[in-house]
Amino acid sequence: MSDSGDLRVPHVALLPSAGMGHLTPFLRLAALLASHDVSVTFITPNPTVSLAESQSLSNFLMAFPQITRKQLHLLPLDESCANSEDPFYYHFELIRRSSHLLSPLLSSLSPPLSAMITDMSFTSTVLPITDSLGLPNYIFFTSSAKMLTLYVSFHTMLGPNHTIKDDLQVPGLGPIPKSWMPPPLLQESNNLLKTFFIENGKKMTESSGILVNTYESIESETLAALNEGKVLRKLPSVISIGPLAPCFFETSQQLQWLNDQATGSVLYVSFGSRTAMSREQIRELGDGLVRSGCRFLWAVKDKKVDIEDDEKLTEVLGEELLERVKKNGLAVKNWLNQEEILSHPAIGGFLSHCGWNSLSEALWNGVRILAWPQHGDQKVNADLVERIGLGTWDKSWGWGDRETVVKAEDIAQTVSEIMGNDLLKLQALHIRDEARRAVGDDGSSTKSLAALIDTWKKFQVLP
Ligand SMILES: O=c1ccn([C@@H]2O[C@H](COP(=O)(O)OP(=O)(O)O[C@H]3O[C@H](CO)[C@@H](O)[C@H](O)[C@H]3O)[C@@H](O)[C@H]2O)c(=O)[nH]1
Repeated sequence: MSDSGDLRVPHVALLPSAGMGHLTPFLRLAALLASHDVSVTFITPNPTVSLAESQSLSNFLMAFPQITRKQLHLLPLDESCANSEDPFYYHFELIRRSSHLLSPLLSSLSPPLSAMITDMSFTSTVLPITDSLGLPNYIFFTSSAKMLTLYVSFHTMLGPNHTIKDDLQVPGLGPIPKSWMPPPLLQESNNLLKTFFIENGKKMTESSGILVNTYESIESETLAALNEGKVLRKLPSVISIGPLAPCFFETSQQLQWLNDQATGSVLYVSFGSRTAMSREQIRELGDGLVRSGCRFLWAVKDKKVDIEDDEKLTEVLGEELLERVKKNGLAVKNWLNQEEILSHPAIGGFLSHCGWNSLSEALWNGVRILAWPQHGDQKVNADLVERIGLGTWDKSWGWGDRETVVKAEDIAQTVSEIMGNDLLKLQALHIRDEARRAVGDDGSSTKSLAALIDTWKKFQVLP
C-alpha cells in the first residue's frame, strides 16, 4: 500500500454472510458508501439459503445499478463435516470453505481495490487472503458493540474442556452473565457457532478495523472500553457507523388493514428472518395476543427457512384460534417489509426477538420494544433495550427453546402493560431523535465514516 497523494475514488468490496440479518446491514452499508461516491463491488455468495435473500439482492441491484455484483460460487460440502443442524450456520461454513476462491476474484477487479469489508463470520478465513494481496480488510460486526466484547474475548475465557465457567466481566462495563451467552457457546462439545467465535474472535486483532452498526449515545461506554484496550489489547479501531438507515428498494405491499388502525394502537409481532417457535408456543402466543385486547400485526413463522414454510395459517394456528385472531389483529405468513411497517403511524409497539437489525429499525422509528430473545446475541441486545429505556424484557421467559412454553396469560398481561406504558413511548421518540442525529450532518457516525473514506482515498494498493 502507498500514500498516493492525490484523492481518488476509493473502490471497496463487500462480502456479506448468509441470512437477512447479515445481508440487510451490508446492503444498507453498500448504499451509504455509494452515496458518498465510493465505488462498491458487492460479492454475493451463491446460492443463498432463503428466498428473502435472493429477492432482496435482485431488487437492491436493480435499484442501485452503480453497484457492481460479483458472485462467489460456493463449493459443495459434505453435510456430515459441518456439525450443525442450523442451515444458516451450515452456510457460513460453506462460505468459509470456499473463501480461497476470493483470491482470483479480488485480484481481477478493476480498478484495484482500496479496501475490503468482510462479515465477522469469515474473519479467520478471509484475512489471510486479503493479507497476501496487501489489501486492508475491515470486519463488519453485524450485532451490538456489547456483543462484540464477547466475540473478541470468548477465546480467552475458555477453561478445561473448552467450557465457560464465569460471566464475562470487562472493567468499567456491566457483566455479560453466562446465562445471556448464546447456548451453543456453553456446550462442552464443539459446534459451528463455538468454532466461529473462537477462530474469528482470535483473528479480529489482525483486521484493519471493526465496523459496528451502532452509535455513540447508546453504547458509548462499550465503544470506549473496546477502543481503550480494556476488552482486549491490540484490538484495531472499533468504528461506529450506525444506525444504518433503511434504503428503500423493496417493492411495497401496502397493508390496508394497517392503514385502517388508529395511530400508535398496533403491536407488531415478529421474530426476524430465521426464528421459528414450536407450534405449542405459537398457539400460546396467539392466544395471549388475543387476550391482551390490543390490536396486533403478527408475522407468523413456522419454519426457519422461508422456502420450507409452506403450511397455511389455518394449519399452524388451528381454525378456532385463527378466527379469534381475526377479531383483534392480522396474522400473516409471508415476508413483510418490516421497515415500512415500523415506520407506519399505526404501529405503537414491537414484540421482538431483538435481532440487532430489528432493534436498530425500532429505535430508528421510535417504536418501544417488548423483548423476547430467542437465541444468539438477543439477550445481550434485550439488556440494552432495557438499559436505554426503549422497552422491557421479562427475563423469566428464557430463551425461545422448545422445552419452555410461555403461557398465554403471561403474554397477555405483559403486552397490555407495554402498550399502556406512555413513558416508554416518549422515551422511544427521544431515542429516535438521537439515532437520527448520529447519522445527521454533524453526527458521530457520519464523522467516523467520513474519516474512514478519507483513509481509503489517500491510500491505494499497488497493482
Ligand atoms: O418478515 C420479515 C422478517 C424480517 N425482516 C427483516 O429482516 C431483518 C432481520 O434481521 P434481525 O432483526 O437482526 O434478525 P435475524 O434475522 O434473526 O438476524 C440474525 O442476525 C442478526 C445480526 O447479526 C442477529 O442480531 C440475530 O440475532 C440473528 O438471528 C431485519 O432487517 C428485518 O427488517 C423483514 O423485512 N420482514
